[in-house]
Amino acid sequence: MELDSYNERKAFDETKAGVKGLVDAHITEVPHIFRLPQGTLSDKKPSVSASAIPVVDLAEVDVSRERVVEKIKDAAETWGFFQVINHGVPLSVIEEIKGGVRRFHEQDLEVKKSYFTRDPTKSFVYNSNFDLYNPSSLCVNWRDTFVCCMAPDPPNPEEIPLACRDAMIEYSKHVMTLGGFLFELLSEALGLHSEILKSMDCMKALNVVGHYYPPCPQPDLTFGTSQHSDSSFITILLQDQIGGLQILRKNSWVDVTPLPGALIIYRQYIILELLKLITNDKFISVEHRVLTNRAGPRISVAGFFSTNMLPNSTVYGPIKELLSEENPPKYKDFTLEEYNKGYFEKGLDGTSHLSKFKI
Ligand SMILES: O=C(O)CCC(=O)C(=O)O
Ligand SMILES: [Fe+2]
Repeated sequence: MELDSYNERKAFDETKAGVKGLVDAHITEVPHIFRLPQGTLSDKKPSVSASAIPVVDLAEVDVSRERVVEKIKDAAETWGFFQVINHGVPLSVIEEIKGGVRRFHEQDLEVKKSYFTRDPTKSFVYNSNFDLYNPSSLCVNWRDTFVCCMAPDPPNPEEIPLACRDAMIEYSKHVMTLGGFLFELLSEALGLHSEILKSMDCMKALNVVGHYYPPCPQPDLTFGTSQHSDSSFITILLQDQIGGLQILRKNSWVDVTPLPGALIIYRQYIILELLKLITNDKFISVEHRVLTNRAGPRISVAGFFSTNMLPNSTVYGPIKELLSEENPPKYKDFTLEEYNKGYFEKGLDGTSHLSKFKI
């Protein structure tokens, strides 16, 4: 990283006020460190219709579990991404968590600053751009974030900021329940016992992340979140009505548009990542990114089922029951500690991290 850019990033970091601090100071131009190299955003217009994204109605299990499993199998094999409706998370809980994330980021700056840290072992971490100092990150993203590990060892309630405390506790409970159900259905979609993914500790740990994307004066110059795939087994994502999320499918970007109408706004999106590896490429993972917008702020909440940087000796690799002579393992065994270390060192540089584990 050039010294100028490093110094500019450091000055931005030291404000501890994030991108919201710049917007509050009424900047009219996007500062240099946020600007993408010219031409990078020329592929912004999506060429595939968003209405094609699979929708899975989880209430249908009462009628035919098989049919739901079949739909999930199809989505996991061809998209690595799907929407769920009738997922059992009450609308009031969804409203509360979006409100909680917003309240956290919009609260008194001095209170918010007390949660600012770059130490990922802290129970509650607020900052802007976890990969701010990463030499391979093309530019800084137009986004502020907090992360809180809600399972297996959630912080004491007092360690969670008051602005989002109750909402985080309540939402996390529901996400754990929904996650458990999805891991059962995904196991069945592999033709295996419904408990297999859970027994591999895929949902042992949950990190809940509250993103805040302030309005951007020049949306064509920067990203809200650069292209990446997640570091989780699955991610349960909730977004508000502003829009900007896109997924990459067959080399085209597809808008994940929040259409008007309650049911659609309250959809949750399921993003697959490490399942690609443990299913030996049967399920796929999906690259995605977030565009910025003049409107805003945009709020999103991501629940990552992974183990973060916590010590964990469980060894992962393609599930043995899925392997055969015709389907030999395509990936090496690894621990999540090894996997995550490389992921966070790399940052959101648009390259695939899974490929590092290919045989
Ligand atoms: O804000 C969003 O909609 C997506 C965020 C995301 O991709 C992530 O946190 O990994
Ligand atoms: Fe993501």
